[in-house]
This record gives sequence, C-alpha cells and structure tokens, in this order.
Amino acid sequence: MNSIRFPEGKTLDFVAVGRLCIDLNANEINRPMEDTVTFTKYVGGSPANICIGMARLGLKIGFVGKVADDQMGRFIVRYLEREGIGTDNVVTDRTGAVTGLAFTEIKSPTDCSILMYRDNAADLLLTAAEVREEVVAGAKLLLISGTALAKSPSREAVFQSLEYARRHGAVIAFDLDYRPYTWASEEETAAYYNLAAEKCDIVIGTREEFDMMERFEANTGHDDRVTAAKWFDYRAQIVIIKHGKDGSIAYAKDGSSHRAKSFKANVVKTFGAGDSYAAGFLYGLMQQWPIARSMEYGSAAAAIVVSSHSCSDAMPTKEQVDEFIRMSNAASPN
Ligand SMILES: Nc1ncnc2c1ncn2[C@@H]1O[C@H](COP(=O)(O)OP(=O)(O)O)[C@@H](O)[C@H]1O
Ligand SMILES: O=C(O)C[C@@H](O)[C@H](O)C(=O)COP(=O)(O)O
Repeated sequence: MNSIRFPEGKTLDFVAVGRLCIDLNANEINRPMEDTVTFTKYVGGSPANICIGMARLGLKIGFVGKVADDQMGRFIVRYLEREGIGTDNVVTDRTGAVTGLAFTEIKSPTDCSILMYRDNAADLLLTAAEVREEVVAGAKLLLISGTALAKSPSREAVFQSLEYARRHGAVIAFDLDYRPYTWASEEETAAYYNLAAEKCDIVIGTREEFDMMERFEANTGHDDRVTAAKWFDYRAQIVIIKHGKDGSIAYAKDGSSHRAKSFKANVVKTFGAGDSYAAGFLYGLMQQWPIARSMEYGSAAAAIVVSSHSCSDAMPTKEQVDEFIRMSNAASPN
C-alpha cells in the first residue's frame, strides 16, 4: 500500500497535459551530429512518452494537447490512437504553427544531447478554453509537465487543468521536465515551477531540476530531504529526486524515505530514462503498490528504454518489465 488514494468511478486512469512532438534519433550512433545523416522518426515530448509508457502497461489514457495541422501532427495523433490513447482533447492548431522537433545526438552511451527546433511550436498554443473539463474530470490521475508552463497560452492551460483536477478529486503528478531553451529567464522559470508544484500531490524531478526551483532558497547543500520537506507544507504526498545512474530517492509526507538503485543496462543513450521511470513509477502507485516497489518498477522500465534506440516506441509492456526484473534479480540476487 502507499499513501495515495485514487478516486473511484472514473472513466480514465491517467490524463496528461502538455506537448506532443517528434523525436528524430540519430541512426549513426556514437558520433557527433555533424557526422550523422539519417534519423528515425518517433513520437516524442516527455508527457507523450509517459502516456505511451502507461498505455503499454495496460492503463486507460487520455491526452490534453495541441498538434500542428501538418503531416507530423497527423502522425502523432494516429500513433496515439494506435496505442489506445484518447485524443478527444487533442486540438489541431489552425494558425500555421509547427510541430516541435527534437534531434538527438548520441555521441556515446553517456554523452547524449538534444537539438530542439521549437519556434512557433503548436503545443505551446493550447489555451485554457481548449482544456475540456469532462476529460480532466474523468481521470484518476492528472500529469502536468513543466515545459508547458514556459509560455502563454499553454501556461494558463496547465493552471486550468490543475483547477479541474482539484475540483474533481484527481491525484496530480508534476514531472518537472525542465528544458532551459524553452524559457525566457531562470527567474521566470523558478517562479512558475514553484507555483505549479504547490498544487501537486506527487512531484518528480532530477536534482538539477530541483536546484533550478530553489534558486531563491537557502538549500546550499542541495539536500534532497530539505528539497522534499518544503512541498509537504503544501499539497505533496510524495517527492522524488532522481539521480541518473545513481538511482532515485523518494520522500513521503508520513516521514518515510525510499531509495531505488538503477538496474544494469546495455545503455544505448541516456534520454528517455526519466519518462519511462515516471510511467513505471506512477503505474505502480496506481496498483496501490508500496512506494519502493513502484520505484523499482520505474527503474526497470528506464533500464529497458535506455537500452533501446527510442523513447516512446521502446516503452515496455508489463510482461517485459516483469521479465526484466526477474532476470536482473536472478543475475544479481541481493
Ligand atoms: N545509465 C543508466 N542505466 C540504468 N538506469 C538508468 C540510467 N540512467 C538513468 N537510469 C534510470 O532512470 C531513472 C531516471 O533517470 P534520470 O537520468 O535521473 O532522469 P532524467 O532522464 O529525467 O534526467 C534513474 O533513477 C534510473 O533508475
Ligand atoms: O521531451 C522531449 O521533447 C524530447 C523527448 O521525447 C526525448 O526523447 C527526451 O529527452 C526524453 O527525456 P527524459 O526522459 O527526461 O530523458
């Protein structure tokens, strides 16, 4: 059991609000992008990846977002539909905005970076009025993702979703998903991230992301416990700080803390770890598993995804995660 109580009588398990984009992952890996000539196209965008991950694990999912009225936008919607993800609240832009692109550079399994093309990106044009109350009201769990806070009108759409979720009793998770290039200044970023986090039950981020949020604070030791404690004065029940290959730590409002190690993986690239971790972890919480078991599930999903070429397409099924954990534990029993 964990301390999060999900509401009964909802039509959807999980709804995410935020960006739907395209990842173009280098085919010629282990070299700089200057030397890469071919890329494979995948659906991308952190909240899209998390939804796909949770759909693969068998949950009923809906998405609130905006896509460009172009071939890329249609590719994304068709992909979501094939995965069984509800697209009723995926709005098509009519202003000529474009689909955000993320070109990924895989110089080595540990040296990866992303080159983003996000000028006039359709996802940031979602308005508050386009968020349908009945879609958010139908969800047990709403996920917001920090990048959608970067600009108006998408920023207001996130706050509108938070209000609908609160009104209808959904649990709210916040994946910090901080992408500096989308923001105008660090001060603005910290202010909006903090305002949103106050309204969330579960906050998940990396140490570096929490450091960004703490730019006005005195947590000079970058102490995870201090980071988490602040949010328990607001609405948070669980705060997770991720540390890459070094694993993750969760703090709960009841005073408990839980550490998860990362699994051994044949790492192809590092991105996608956070999204698959979030999908596995939130899935576990929704099964009412203890926090530690949910973290283990997220870590296993992440190890599978970092061992693959894509983020979205590589999201594992429940059978794959279960098998991976079984094999890993057999290979190195505690
Ligand atoms: N190199 C790796 N090998 C195995 N698992 C990893 C690796 N890097 C990350 N992970 C797993 O993914 C989780 C999230 O990764 P992290 O890098 O902290 O997030 P993000 O991708 O959001 O920066 C970690 O807690 C760990 O379980
Ligand atoms: O979020 C994006 O726009 C890009 C993602 O699709 C991408 O592949 C990625 O960076 C995943 O992020 P992570 O899971 O936080 O590593």
